[in-house]
Amino acid sequence: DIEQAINSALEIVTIRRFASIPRPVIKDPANPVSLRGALARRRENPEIVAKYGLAADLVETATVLFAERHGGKLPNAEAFRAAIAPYCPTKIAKCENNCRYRSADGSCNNRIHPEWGTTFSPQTRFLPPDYGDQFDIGVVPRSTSVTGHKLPSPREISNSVHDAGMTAPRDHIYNINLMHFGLVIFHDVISTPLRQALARRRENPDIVAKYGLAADLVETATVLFAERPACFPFFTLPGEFSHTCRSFVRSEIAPSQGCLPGPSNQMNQKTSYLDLSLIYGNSIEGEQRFRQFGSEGEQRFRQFGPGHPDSFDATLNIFHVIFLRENNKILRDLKHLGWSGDSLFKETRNIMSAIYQHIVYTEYVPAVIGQDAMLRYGLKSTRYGHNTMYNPKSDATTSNVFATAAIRFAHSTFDTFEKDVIQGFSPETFQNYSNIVTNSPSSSTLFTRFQSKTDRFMTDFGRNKLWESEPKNSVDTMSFDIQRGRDHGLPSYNRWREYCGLKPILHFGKGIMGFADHTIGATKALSSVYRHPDDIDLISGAMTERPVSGGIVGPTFACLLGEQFALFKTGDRFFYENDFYPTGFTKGQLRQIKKQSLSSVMCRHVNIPAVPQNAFISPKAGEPLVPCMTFPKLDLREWALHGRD
Ligand code: HEM
Ligand SMILES: [Ca+2]
Repeated sequence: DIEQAINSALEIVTIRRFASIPRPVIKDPANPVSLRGALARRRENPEIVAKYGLAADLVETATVLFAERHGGKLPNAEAFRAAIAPYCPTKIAKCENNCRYRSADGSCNNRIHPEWGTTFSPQTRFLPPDYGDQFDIGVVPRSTSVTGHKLPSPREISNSVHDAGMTAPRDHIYNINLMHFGLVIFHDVISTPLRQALARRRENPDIVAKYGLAADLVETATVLFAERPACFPFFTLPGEFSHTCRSFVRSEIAPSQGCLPGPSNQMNQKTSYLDLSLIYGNSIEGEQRFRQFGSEGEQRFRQFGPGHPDSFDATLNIFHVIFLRENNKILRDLKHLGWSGDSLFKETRNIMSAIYQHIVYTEYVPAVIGQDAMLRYGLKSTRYGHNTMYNPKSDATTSNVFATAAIRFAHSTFDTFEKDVIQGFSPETFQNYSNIVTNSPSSSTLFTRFQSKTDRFMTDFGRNKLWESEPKNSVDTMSFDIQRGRDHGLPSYNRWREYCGLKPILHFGKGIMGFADHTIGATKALSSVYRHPDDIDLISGAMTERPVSGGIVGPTFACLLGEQFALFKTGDRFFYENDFYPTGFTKGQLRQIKKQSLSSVMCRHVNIPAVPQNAFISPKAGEPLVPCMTFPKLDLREWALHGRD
């Protein structure tokens, strides 16, 4: 029976994968989806994404076929695993026993589960998914209200709850560095590819012939678009955008280790660990490309841009430029100390990742979730010395709810300033970043300019003008965030409140069992668009909460961010504070790393005489300016004494 289900699924999936989202639709410059396509483009290994996606689709389809024939029962896991084995990609070869350094793709970080946190993993779940299909497998996204009606259109929610008008409130403390550093973390730990056709008709005439697909397949794309499981369009009011029907492509899914049957989980094409894989690559090939070209990184970008097959995976970002410069500096210094070859590169990455993790846990996360949550989730780094919190049972794989909702709180913090720097992924844009970083007048803006306040509001730019290719042809980030949550089957806001130990909201009032964490304005906005409190999408419910004390997000996101950052720490055998031999740092080395801060790093590479003590706080908010000369240099002498090669 299982074999029968798998065979039928194989046939369905091959046709569907071939036919879904023909490339012309993705490439069409007039279609905003093409631009989202640029964001979620398949990065270092598009063939592997396709292979894993196909396998996951096969698992999903076979699971559903079996469940339909067996009154909703799922197939036996072991029997299913055996039957699907010929189609299930295996990932991990063998782990070296005494490897001192991280692997390029995150494998072997956890010794018992070497696949945890690796590139192409399925995103993990803190709560089981709530999809729209009968068996909660994922064939249909979450789309129905508990009242039986359809859920409101994401654009309707965006309009009622998240519209800031022309100017969104500004933060009074945090500058735009905070938003930009968040982007680094985001691109380090998550990238969800979109579903895509396996091959073009022209390139694959055999498949066309075999399955008798219509020759005008590509031309009929628009008709097929709405019918396929890859598509999940939503509607906007007439006049708002050029089309009332907004195309939306669902995320790619990934199989579990062994392709076990069960609900679908979306793919992550990054390593989950905080290992700066956005710079160094997420695969052996990606890392090799970096090593080949990395030292000339900046010039390389200018020449080719990050999209070029010759350039490594990149995020255009102010900090990308700064980190490349810091990488090259450490590389030079270690070389002087006698390091060479493989260990020169690997130790440089090791030090870079350590400084970066130190900034994440002592500067970024506390600013976002506040000191209480830092304590509650065990996130505080110690001032001096080691602090081993590693737990081999912690799975650091980036979770679905973190990527699809919690860390996207930051979508409320960007502003029109970004217009100049994110319009595309081109060498010119990179040049722009490079100039901003280097030239004093604009680099001081990084520190002084307040970011948009973290609240329920998104700027006009983010909600109405993003990637505008022609008038009214643009993306509403908020609508996409809401729709993406439904695509991924994220349970509704109330379920996450329960998960976090907060009381679910039972009615649209303020009083007991009502909206305790929301302002009256937010409560009104939510009740004007949702039929029932149980329908509220997580991102909308959480972004409307009042911030926790000392943080910028509300209690639900503080909890979900806190849990994920705890896993990034306790689930990383190479976490910078771990006292492990031979992978950890010595006490002396750690002392040097812990003297560093984002401001000290920025001082080394930004042409500016003084910076705020805390790089995320604007001097206009009273943060003292400190002359760059007084920040501790990165002293690598400890690496000479204890150099291991
Ligand atoms: C420069 C300003 C930014 C713009 C214009 C922007 C816009 C977008 C858009 C349009 C999407 C796709 C939505 C979807 O289809 O699901 C997206 C995804 C995402 N954004 Fe942003 N964003 C910005 C900054 C940030 C920041 C600062 C963070 C985090 C601190 C962040 C985190 C994310 C995450 C995690 C995703 C999902 C990525 C994936 O799973 O592949 N974004 N963003
Ligand atoms: Ca990573």
